[in-house]
Amino acid sequence: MGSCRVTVVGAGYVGLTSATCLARLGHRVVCVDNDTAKVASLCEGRVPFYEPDLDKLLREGLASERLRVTTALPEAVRDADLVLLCVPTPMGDDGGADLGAVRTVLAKMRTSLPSGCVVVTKSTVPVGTSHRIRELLRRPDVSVASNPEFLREGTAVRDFFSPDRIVIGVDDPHARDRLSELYEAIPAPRVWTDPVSAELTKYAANAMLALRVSYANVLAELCEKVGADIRDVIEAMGYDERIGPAFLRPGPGWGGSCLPKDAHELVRAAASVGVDAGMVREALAINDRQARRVVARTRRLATGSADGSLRGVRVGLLGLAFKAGTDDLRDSPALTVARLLGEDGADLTAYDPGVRAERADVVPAVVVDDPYRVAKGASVLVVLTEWPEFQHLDWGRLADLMVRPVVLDTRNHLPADDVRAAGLEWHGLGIG
Ligand SMILES: NC(=O)C1=CN([C@@H]2O[C@H](COP(=O)(O)OP(=O)(O)OC[C@H]3O[C@@H](n4cnc5c(N)ncnc54)[C@H](O)[C@@H]3O)[C@@H](O)[C@H]2O)C=CC1
Ligand SMILES: O=C(O)[C@H]1O[C@H](OP(=O)(O)OP(=O)(O)OC[C@H]2O[C@@H](n3ccc(=O)[nH]c3=O)[C@H](O)[C@@H]2O)[C@H](O)[C@@H](O)[C@@H]1O
Repeated sequence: MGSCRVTVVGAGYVGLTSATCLARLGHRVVCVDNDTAKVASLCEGRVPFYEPDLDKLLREGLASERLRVTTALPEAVRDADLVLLCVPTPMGDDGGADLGAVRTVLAKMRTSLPSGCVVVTKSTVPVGTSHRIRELLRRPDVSVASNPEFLREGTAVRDFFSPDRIVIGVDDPHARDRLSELYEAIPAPRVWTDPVSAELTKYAANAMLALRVSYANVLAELCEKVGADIRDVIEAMGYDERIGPAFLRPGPGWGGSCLPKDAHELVRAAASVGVDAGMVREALAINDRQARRVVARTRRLATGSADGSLRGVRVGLLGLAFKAGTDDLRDSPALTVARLLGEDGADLTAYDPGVRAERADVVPAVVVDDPYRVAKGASVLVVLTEWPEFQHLDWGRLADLMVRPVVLDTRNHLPADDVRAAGLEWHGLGIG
């Protein structure tokens, strides 16, 4: 059983997952957030966002008293052996990461940190931030470490307990001992390194994933032009152990709260030291183009012409989240596609199993709670998120409700033969 006293700052996907999982491992954890409504909900055992298994772990942690949730910073750090920073680092105006929340937290807790405590960044922070944190803290009796997080939304708890690796950047033995103890129970390869290398690893990994998906999207475009089938091309490539099958599925673009912002930050950071990360810039450009490509295909399918007008044409959207298994809409390519279709005058209705209510603040479409309502009067249905339930829809019923029974499946996710057999015209991406 773990025996560290841990304070986690930020109760989002990374912070709440870390806090609840570390409590499960036996550590005594205080989780702090400055969002009072969120903390109130968490204290009652309710997670205000969707992430599998988190509710259960939260309730278990609270009941065992190994987990406490509070808004009280700096009190929450007074007895901590380790403080894990899990606050947001969104994209700032210059494309780089905005460290405002990190700075605020450091300023609040600086004088309250106990001597010997280790401040650990789990948030994704620009290369060199550990040095900067040390300067801001001005506490030589406190250690600073980098421990980037690699979990994915939708599988956060599983990823926490069974990560591919744990990367820890430290430059003093005390911090190393504390972090060894923290993760003792997790069976995964450890990469012990310096903080700068740990920070860079996070950006390097996310940008690599982005590069792969952009490559798949370019290949899909090429397949359409030459009459090839991307599904076969990817399968055949994936058997090569040097390549592997992961992150090669074409789609409406890669999104979410991290891949885009981290790719931008890598480009910015490289440029600031005279290195041209041109291939990452190109992956970003391909990603922008991808949403526009989906819109162009939609226009052709809905109107029968590449420059037909979408004004007043009803388009049904299946999926809004940036990927299946989450209700997270941050930087979702589905929303980019929706916005572009809306600008062209399309009349948009959308359904997403994770987004049941109207979100007029971010979703430029009427959100309904039934996929069949999306089909009603539509000239084309566009599948934008690969929710498993979409594979089991009643295609005949959908076809009957539509003006033109056409589906654009941007994830190549539906059982194409069944859909066609039910009388719908099915179009995928990268299938020439
Ligand atoms: N979402 C993900 O899958 C992953 C995110 N990351 C990184 O982890 C960091 C956090 O990301 P998420 O957990 O997604 O963010 P999030 O937005 O879900 O959660 C952040 C939490 O921090 C709280 N917060 C903001 N300012 C605060 C302050 N001054 N004091 C106390 N609490 C404060 C917010 O209220 C929010 O609850 C980011 O740097 C992100 O790049 C890393 C790996 C995976
Ligand atoms: O730093 C982070 O926040 C996290 O970012 C990603 O995790 P996540 O944002 O949850 O989403 P992914 O599963 O990576 O998917 C990202 C985007 O790529 C798209 N994608 C993914 C794979 C693929 O083959 N094709 C494809 O279009 C997804 O639909 C989604 O829009 C990384 O996978 C995590 O390792 C990392 O910790």
